[in-house]
Amino acid sequence: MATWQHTLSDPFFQKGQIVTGLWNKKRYRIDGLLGSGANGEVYRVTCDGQYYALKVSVQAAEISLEHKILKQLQGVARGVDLGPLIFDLDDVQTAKGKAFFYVMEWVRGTDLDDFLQKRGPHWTPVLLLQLCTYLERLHTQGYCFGDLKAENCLVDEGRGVLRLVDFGGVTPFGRGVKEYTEWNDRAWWGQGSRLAEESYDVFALSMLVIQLLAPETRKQVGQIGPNYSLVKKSILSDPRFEDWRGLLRGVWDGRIRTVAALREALTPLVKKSVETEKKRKNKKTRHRDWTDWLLLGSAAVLVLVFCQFILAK
Ligand SMILES: Nc1ncnc2c1ncn2[C@@H]1O[C@H](COP(=O)(O)OP(=O)(O)OP(=O)(O)O)[C@@H](O)[C@H]1O
Repeated sequence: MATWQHTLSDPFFQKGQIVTGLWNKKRYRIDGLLGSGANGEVYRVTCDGQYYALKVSVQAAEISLEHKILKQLQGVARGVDLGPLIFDLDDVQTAKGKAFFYVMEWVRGTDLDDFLQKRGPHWTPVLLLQLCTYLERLHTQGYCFGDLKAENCLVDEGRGVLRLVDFGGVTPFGRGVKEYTEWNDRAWWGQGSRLAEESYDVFALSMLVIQLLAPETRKQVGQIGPNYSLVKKSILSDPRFEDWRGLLRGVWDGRIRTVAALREALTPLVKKSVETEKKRKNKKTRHRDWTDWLLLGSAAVLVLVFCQFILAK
């Protein structure tokens, strides 16, 4: 589960507080803080016995834009929840003054790196394949995701299904990406512009791979700054990237600029993941536990269904 933060020095709300929207008059009980960032704070709340996530900020424009985009995506993605479902948009009077919030589906999920630590790195291609499917749907709508990073992905452990949260960086193609994170931003690395286009998300996804497989690289870069040739050099000699070099080289030399090309490069890695999981399970001869294998299988089936859905469009 995404860790609940208790360290925010001056949060909008306290646990147990009742928040009432000024216009719609809906009442939400604050259960705890799910996360916070540059644009606001996200709380788990309860309303009429149901759990939701409430995002609050002093920036009215940001909140209403995110709400608009999520609402728009909700309507187009039949059977594929591109973003959290959206329920309410309102203003609230807080101790800090007037604030703005929207209420969305609470995505019950584990952080990407926690999930991979538990299940093993061979799950990485399966999760990325799911991400490709979401991105393709979003791109079809004419939007770039923009702020693609591990912190904006949550995995439903039971089903092995990945969900995206924080659509604050979603930008129409052709404009400048409005919200990004240095590590995933190709302009920061000096590898292209910050123009919202398909290849911007593809680059961010390649940086996500590096972060997931070699988390210490990001920490090192924090000390030395954006040296892309150094990152490439370390990947070429790192055995953890043995299967990934073809894909990463494709992004580096511009052969892979679309999600479709990235998905194609991922396919053999997914096949290998399934084999790894099979072997892992077969080794457990005395105490067989098929849950992981079932999870992997269900995720693969899910991706296949999504792909068929896209191809049928
Ligand atoms: N619908 C949701 N369900 C569960 N957790 C969520 C949901 N939306 C956001 N979160 C959690 O809250 C965190 C912060 O939310 P969000 O990224 O939207 O805020 P932000 O201010 O835009 O952050 P950043 O500056 O990192 O972009 C997320 O990383 C995620 O862990």
